[in-house]
Amino acid sequence: MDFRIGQGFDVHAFGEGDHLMLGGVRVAHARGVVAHSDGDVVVHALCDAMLGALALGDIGRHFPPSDPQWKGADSLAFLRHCDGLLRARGWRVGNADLTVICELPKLGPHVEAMRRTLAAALGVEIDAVSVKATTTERLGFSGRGEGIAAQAACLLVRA
Ligand SMILES: Nc1ccn([C@@H]2O[C@H](COP(=O)(O)O)[C@@H](O)[C@H]2O)c(=O)n1
Ligand SMILES: C[C@@]1(CO)OP(=O)(O)OP(=O)(O)OC[C@H]1O
Repeated sequence: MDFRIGQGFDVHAFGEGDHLMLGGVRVAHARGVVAHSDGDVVVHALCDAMLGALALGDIGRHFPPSDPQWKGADSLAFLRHCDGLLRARGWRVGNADLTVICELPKLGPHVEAMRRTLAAALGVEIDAVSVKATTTERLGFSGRGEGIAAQAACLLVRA
């Protein structure tokens, strides 16, 4: 088999703070998120997609929220670890497509930095990483500004 596919989804509630970590990029915002780690929904969704592609469980299995060593952790470290798991099995990310779901902040100005950061962490070309943003037209928890979500799809190819 030459390809594997995975998908991931993550949500964090907004809480105290003045910035969000999204795709490894610090984005100024009137709120932070409630999370055990740095709460980077984009990276968490991508990790789950990568793990899912090889049926390796999910991010919480590899980095349990009950484990104090992950408190405040840089989620890019999770991503590098997941990439290492894939590469140890002979796979790498062929491409990944990410959607961030929030009313605010507006993410257009940050998309290229996220693509660059994620591609560097995965050791792939920037063209292999897509980051998109959408609102939910003010509907639901995201529309009410209660939190932020991200979806990820990724294809693995032979390294
Ligand atoms: N947080 C966001 C949400 C959306 N965008 C950009 O706006 C476009 C329109 O959003 P709709 O939800 O009305 O479809 C979207 O395609 C994004 O380009 C954004 O930058 N940040
Ligand atoms: C990332 C981990 C790390 O403990 O905790 P959180 O930052 O709370 O994020 P979540 O998306 O709930 O994933 C579970 C955990 O693996």
